[in-house]
Amino acid sequence: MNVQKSTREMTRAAAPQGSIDPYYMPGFGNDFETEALPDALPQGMNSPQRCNYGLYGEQLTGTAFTAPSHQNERTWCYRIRPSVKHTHRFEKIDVPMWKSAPCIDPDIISLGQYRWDPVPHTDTPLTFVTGMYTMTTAGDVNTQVGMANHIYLVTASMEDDYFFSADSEMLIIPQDGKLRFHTELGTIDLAPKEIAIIPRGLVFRVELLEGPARGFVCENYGQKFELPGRGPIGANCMANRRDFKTPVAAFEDREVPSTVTVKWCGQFHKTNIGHSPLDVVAWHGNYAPVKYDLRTYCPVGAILFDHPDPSIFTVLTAPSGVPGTANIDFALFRERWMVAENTFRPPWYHKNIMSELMGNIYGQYDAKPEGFVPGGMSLHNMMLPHGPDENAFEGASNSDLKPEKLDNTMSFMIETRFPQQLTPFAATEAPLQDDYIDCWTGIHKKFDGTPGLK
Ligand SMILES: O=C(O)Cc1cc(O)ccc1O
Ligand SMILES: [Fe+2]
Repeated sequence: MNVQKSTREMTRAAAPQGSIDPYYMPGFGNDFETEALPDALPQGMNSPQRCNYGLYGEQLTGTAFTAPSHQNERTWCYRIRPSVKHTHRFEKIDVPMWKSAPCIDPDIISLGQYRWDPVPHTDTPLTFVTGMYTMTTAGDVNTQVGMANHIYLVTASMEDDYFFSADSEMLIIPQDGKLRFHTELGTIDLAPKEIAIIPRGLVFRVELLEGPARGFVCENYGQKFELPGRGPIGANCMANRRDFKTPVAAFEDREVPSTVTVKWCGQFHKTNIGHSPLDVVAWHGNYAPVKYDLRTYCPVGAILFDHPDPSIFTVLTAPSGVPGTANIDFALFRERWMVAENTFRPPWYHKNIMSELMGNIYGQYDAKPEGFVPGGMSLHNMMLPHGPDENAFEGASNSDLKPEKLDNTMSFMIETRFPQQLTPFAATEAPLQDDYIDCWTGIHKKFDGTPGLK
């Protein structure tokens, strides 16, 4: 395993020590304020005639000005140069493996149950941008509807190369290796069993801390991820707001030839500048990157009988405008106790109007004890039946139903109301398991017209 040292630090606020990590602020969607230099943040107003340190004030909006106030998100940045100095005179570039919806190839059959082994690591130098391999797309990036699912393979740091996506917020789910996201609003370290959300429009670069790194990215073209309503579950459990962490302000005052790449309407564009665009010295607001430790997710489930719908495990949901019908639900199947009596405990057989993409972060998934391995993915598209494989069915139908700890398991599901289209990479180059559907071949007829448990 190749271990790289951090190449450079950003200047960030000194903070008191204790059990609270001084480099992150807790809360989901909070209104934060943070400064890397004392008195850099104006108080009581946003636009003083002149800002301290000669900083430029700038607003970044994540919702329309007039979005309802409980959804309204924006952040005020106080920076060394305004962003307009970072992004101008673009040229189009190719980022060949990163696709956007609609990406429909008439020769590819997306209708089916599909499963992939992990896309292997590579020796080719790939950054978080050039190493983005799209597996599926749904909806339309131009109308801000739908999403795309990617695998990233990272073997190289972005040194003086910066990136932002105007198309999407990015949900990042590492599976192997460690990454450091240097963003305009601060620094996020990310390892497996954690996730991060980088908001639309936020500039960042990704440093490889421990590699090679592999993981999953869900690019959300639509309304932002939020926490699901808990309904009668009440004020606690599932994902708790305080476990989401937003970085404190950190900046680079660095004058070297640099590039900024922008993803905009599914195309990539590059501009050359002479300095780092990560120059926000202080900021306040509620539009910010966030990380979350999946080990803090408190699962709620069946404590007497039956198997609830997987929506019980929703960590984040991105609404589509139709109530209860998400553009994207992100659900987590993590370690938990199985205690249900007289119950078939794994997922039941089903056919779902939503399309389900799954990824394995580590361990074994109860409906698929074999074949669905860490780093691997599966797709059960809109209205495509699926469920436990033969072994899982026979095992769960005949097991002694004592309380059992499902340990060594962490998989996730990206569920969307839109059908997912396979990219050419997913259909032909990625390690697709041709024999996946054979996992149901041995399921046989037990019915013989006579009553009784068979
Ligand atoms: O297909 C899957 O394995 C995901 C899933 C899990 C579950 O517990 C119920 C329904 C469902 O789609
Ligand atoms: Fe399913």
